[in-house]
Amino acid sequence: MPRPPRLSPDDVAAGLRSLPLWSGDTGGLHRTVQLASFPAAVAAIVAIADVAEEMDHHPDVDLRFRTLHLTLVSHSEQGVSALDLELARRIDALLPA
Ligand SMILES: C[C@H](O)[C@H](O)[C@H]1CNC2=NC(N)=NC(=O)C2=N1
Repeated sequence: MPRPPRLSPDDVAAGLRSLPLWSGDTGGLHRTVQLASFPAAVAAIVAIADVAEEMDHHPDVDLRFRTLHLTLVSHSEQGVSALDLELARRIDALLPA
C-alpha cells in the first residue's frame, strides 16, 4: 500500500490541535507519559507495538524507567504524515491521559 506524503507545517499544526497530549512539528510528533511502573511501561509498549504492526507504521520509543518518550515520524517521507496523526490517536486510546 502506498504511504501517504509528508504534511505541510500548517497541516501538522492543524492535526496537533486535536491531539492535545502531543507536541511537535514536521520533524516529528512527541509525547512523554509516565506509567505506574517499569512493567506497566513495557506492557504499554507491547500494546503500542500491536497497533504499529497493524498499521505497518512504527513509533520511535525511548523508555527511561517509568517514563515513556514517543516520537512519531514517517521515516520514508522524512516528515510527519497522516499515518503519524492516526498512530498518535490510536496510542492515546491505549495510554492513560
Ligand atoms: C517495509 C515497511 O512497510 C516500512 O519499512 C515501514 C515500516 N514502519 C514504518 N514506520 C515509520 N514510522 N516510518 C516508516 O517509514 C515505516 N516504514
